[in-house]
Formats: sequence, structure tokens, C-alpha cells
Amino acid sequence: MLHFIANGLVAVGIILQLLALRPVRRLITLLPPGRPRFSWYVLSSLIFIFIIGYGAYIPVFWGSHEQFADLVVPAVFFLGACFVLVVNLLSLETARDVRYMAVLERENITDPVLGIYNRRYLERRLATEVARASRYGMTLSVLLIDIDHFKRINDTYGHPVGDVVLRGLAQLIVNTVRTTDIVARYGGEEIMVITPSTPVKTAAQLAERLRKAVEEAPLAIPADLHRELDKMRITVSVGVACFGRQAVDMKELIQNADKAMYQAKREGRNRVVVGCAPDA
Ligand SMILES: Nc1nc2c(ncn2[C@@H]2O[C@H](COP(=O)(O)OP(=O)(O)OP(=O)(O)O)[C@@H](O)[C@H]2O)c(=O)[nH]1
Repeated sequence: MLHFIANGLVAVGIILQLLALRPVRRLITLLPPGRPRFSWYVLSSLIFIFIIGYGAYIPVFWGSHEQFADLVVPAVFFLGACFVLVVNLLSLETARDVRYMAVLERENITDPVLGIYNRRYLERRLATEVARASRYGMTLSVLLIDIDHFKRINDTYGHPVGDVVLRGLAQLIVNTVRTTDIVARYGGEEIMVITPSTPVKTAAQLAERLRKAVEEAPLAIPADLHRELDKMRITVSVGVACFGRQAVDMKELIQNADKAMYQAKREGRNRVVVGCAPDA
């Protein structure tokens, strides 16, 4: 009887270890290549070695379980296998939760139409950048970009085409600015670019480069949205503002960018207006 229990515990331990390999395999597919993934490969190799060890135990100690104390080792083997299985299942569940939370967090800060950061993130990030610029005496500029006569596009071709144009513009801006710049939707058809550690002269040059890039690169319109229209030319008006004497906080920075952008509209659109002194 003892002999049966001992070998039974070890045999179930083998099955549990084999089952424990499944969550490890799934976990590995969730992880990007790198050290954690490699570590899980190492762990699955260790489980293989355990399985071989368990398998070897049965024939080696066959018939040697005569008293109750002889069950200690098989019991430890069994509990060890339970432990490995539970840890692997929990690790998989945790990895899935973390991944899900990362997706939620990304969705929470992303505009669903434009695919860039949303207003919530913009405000949080701008507050951080203003605090950093103020604390370390660094330069900080923002660009407010608004599509000219966007209402006409919506009215003529419909809102879905308007959405595609907005998305195309957002992508063009993301591709034109530095990776350290932050591109976010400020409002309806307004996009803001935060350019940390950037003096007004450089920000103005970037604004002009963006304006020109938009003017020169017609945005593609998918055939299923509009049969006759495959490309759309748009222009933008850009307001530039900088942190410093004329804007001592986030509110003033946004106000100045807004004022400069509306001045660009008044002056005929498709232009850049810099709303701060050249030495800022
Ligand atoms: N398709 C689409 N349109 C939007 C979205 N958000 C705002 N709009 C539209 O953007 C247009 C903004 O129009 P206006 O503020 O009058 O400005 P405009 O026609 O661009 O003219 P100017 O800015 O003066 O050059 C409105 O028609 C809004 O409905 C959006 O997410 N998708």
C-alpha cells in the first residue's frame, strides 16, 4: 500500500510538472525577446530536468517504501510539483493582467480618432514639462496647429473623410517632429506639439517646416470612403508660444499659443505666428 502511495505521489508530480509547462509556454509568447523571456526558457528547462528526476526516482526506489517515513520524499516531490504549477499559473495570470492594464493605460491617454495622445495626457504632460522648465531654467515651446477651413471638408465630403484627414495630419506631424516632442489632440481639429528644451527660434523653424510639409503633401483618402477623391490638399495655421516672461504657467502658455494661432487665421491662414519674443 505504502509503495503504491509513494509512487502514485511521484507519478502525479510528473503530470503536474508537465501541466506546469503549458502556462510557461503561453507566458513566453507574451514576453518580448530579452532577459525575462530567456529566464522563462531556463525555468522550463529546469522543469524538464525535474520531470526526468521524478521519472528516475520511481524505478530507482522501487519497493523501498516500507514505513510511513518513506513517504516524506515522495510527498515533498508532489508538493514541489503543486508549487511549480501554481506559481506558473499565477505568473501567467499576472502577466496577462499587467498587459491588460498597459492596454487600458494606453487607451486612457490616446485619442481614438487621431491615434495620438488625448487632451487628458496633454494637460498632465504639459504641467510636468512646465514644472521641469521652471525648476531647471530650461526652454519650452508649444505649437498649436489648426486645419484651415476644416468645416468645409466635413460639409463637402462628410465627417468620415474629415476624420481621415485629421488622422493623416496627426501622422504627418508625428513623423516630422522629434521623438522627444509630444503630439496630442488639443480640441476638435487642433493638435498641440510640446517641444521640451526647445527655444522659440527652433520651435518657429519646426512650425514652418510642419506648415510646409502639410501644404506640400496631400493626404491620402481611402477609396472606400470617397470614389472620386483619392488625395486631399490642406493647409494649417500654427501658433507658437514659449514658456518664460510672457507665459509663466501652463494656462498662459496655452492662451498665448491660441492667440498666435488665431492671429495666423486672421492674417490669411496657412502661416505661422510666433507669440513670444525672439530671445525667449
Ligand atoms: N471630422 C471631424 N470633424 C471635427 C472633429 N472635431 C471637430 N470637427 C469639426 O471641425 C470643424 C471646425 O470648424 P471651425 O472651427 O468653424 O473652423 P474651420 O472651418 O476649420 O475654419 P478656420 O479654423 O477658421 O480655418 C467643425 O466643422 C467641427 O465639426 C472630428 O473629430 N472629426
